Amino acid sequence: MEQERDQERSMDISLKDLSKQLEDFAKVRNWEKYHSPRNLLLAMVGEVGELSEIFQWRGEVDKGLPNWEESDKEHLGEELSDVLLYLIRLADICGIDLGDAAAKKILKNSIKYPEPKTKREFI
Ligand SMILES: Nc1ccn([C@H]2C[C@H](O)[C@@H](COP(=O)(O)OP(=O)(O)OP(=O)(O)O)O2)c(=O)n1
Repeated sequence: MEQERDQERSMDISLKDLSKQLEDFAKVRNWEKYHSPRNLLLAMVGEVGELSEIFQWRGEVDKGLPNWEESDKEHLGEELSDVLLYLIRLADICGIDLGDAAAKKILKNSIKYPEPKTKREFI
C-alpha cells in the first residue's frame, strides 16, 4: 500500500502529458474548431476571474490556507487547474513548447536578477 502511494507520488505528470490529454479531449468532442488562440486566451482570463473570486473579500490569507474548509481548497485546486489547462492548451495551439520556454525564462530571470553576493545585499 505504502509502496503504491510512493509510486503514485513519483509519477509526476508532465506539461507534455497534460497537453496531449487536452488535445485528445478537444479532438473526441470535435472542439478543435473552438480552440483558437484568441478563444483560449479569453477562456483562460475568464478562469483567472473565477480564481480571483475565491480570494475576493477574504482579506489577507495565510500561507497553506490553514483556516479554509476542505471544500474551498478543492474549489481552489479546480480553478488553478482550469487556468493551467487553458494556458497549456494556448501554448500548444501557438506552437510554443511551454516547458522549454519556462525553463529558459527562469534562466533569463536569474541573469537579470543575480544572487546577492553579501549578507547585507540579502537583507
Ligand atoms: N471549449 C472548452 C470548454 C471547456 N474546456 C475544459 C477546460 C477547462 O478545464 C474546463 C472549463 O470548463 P467550464 O467552462 O465548464 O468551466 P468551469 O469548470 O469553471 O465551470 P463553471 O464556470 O460552471 O464553474 O473544461 C475546454 O477545454 N474547452
